Amino acid sequence: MTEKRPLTCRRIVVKIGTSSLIDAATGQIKLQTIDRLAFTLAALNHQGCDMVLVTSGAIGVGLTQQRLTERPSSIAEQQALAAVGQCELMRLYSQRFNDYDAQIGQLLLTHDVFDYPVSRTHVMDTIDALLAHQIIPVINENDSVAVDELDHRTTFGDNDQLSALVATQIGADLLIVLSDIDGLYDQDPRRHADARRLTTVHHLSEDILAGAAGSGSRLGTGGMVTKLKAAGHMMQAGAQMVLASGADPRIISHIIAGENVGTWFVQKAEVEQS
Ligand SMILES: Nc1ncnc2c1ncn2[C@@H]1O[C@H](COP(=O)(O)OP(=O)(O)O)[C@@H](O)[C@H]1O
Ligand SMILES: N[C@@H](CCC(=O)OP(=O)(O)O)C(=O)O
Repeated sequence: MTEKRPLTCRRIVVKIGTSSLIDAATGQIKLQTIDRLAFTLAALNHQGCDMVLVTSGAIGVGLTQQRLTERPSSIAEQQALAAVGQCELMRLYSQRFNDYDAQIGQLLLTHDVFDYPVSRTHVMDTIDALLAHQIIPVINENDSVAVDELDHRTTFGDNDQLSALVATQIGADLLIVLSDIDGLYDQDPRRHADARRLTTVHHLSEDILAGAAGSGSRLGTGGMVTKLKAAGHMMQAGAQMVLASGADPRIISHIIAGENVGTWFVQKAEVEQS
């Protein structure tokens, strides 16, 4: 069934998680996924949509590069791994986007950028300038720099919330979160075989929050908890979020066409207006 929803292709943020980019069992980078993501974002960019990509994967790609199966425990080792992985991640994106005649620009952000109005304004201006030149901003947390400090918060901790923050700050209409799961379920499907996918969420009820658990894979971090926080942030700002499977990023075109895939987080009023 295809249910049309009110959508315009104006400014869209796409976030892709580590679990969609790297095979947790083999540690292999999913090159076809990166290729299809670049193909889809480039095509939408050519159609005139402002597309922004928030990508995880620096640490996961770093692990693969260094042939490690577990994250090292020390912060310095993890940050070193992110430094290595981020380079390779961007090399892969750069190559693939280039194949589809699209240009990208990298931004590595820390939380304090948003705490200080001057730095926030500069980053937003940079994103606007890139978009004005039809260049796709590719954003990740600056993992090699961000650490938790008592009086100076620099970490987001997860890219779900980073993507929602970026999306609301740049006035995006839609945030698309691509994950290793095809939507929000009433309970964690990895633990409950009878879990049911929810197609639309208008309000983050206690039942929904109670059914959200942490990451189900070796590589993912926030699980559903941080995705719901991101959804809450988007709905509060009057914007929409869709959580969908990142197995084939060409799904983005179906989402933008308003098809009934994944889970849509949208305030009720917006649906009724359509
Ligand atoms: N209620 C729920 N519905 C769907 N997935 C859930 C739920 N609760 C927990 N999860 C888990 O969240 C995982 C996705 O989060 P995560 O592993 O952090 O992925 P990503 O790397 O894409 O951010 C799913 O694979 C699933 O195991
Ligand atoms: N910034 C980190 C990813 C953090 C994160 O939120 O990861 P994920 O849960 O896979 O989206 C990295 O690039 O490895």
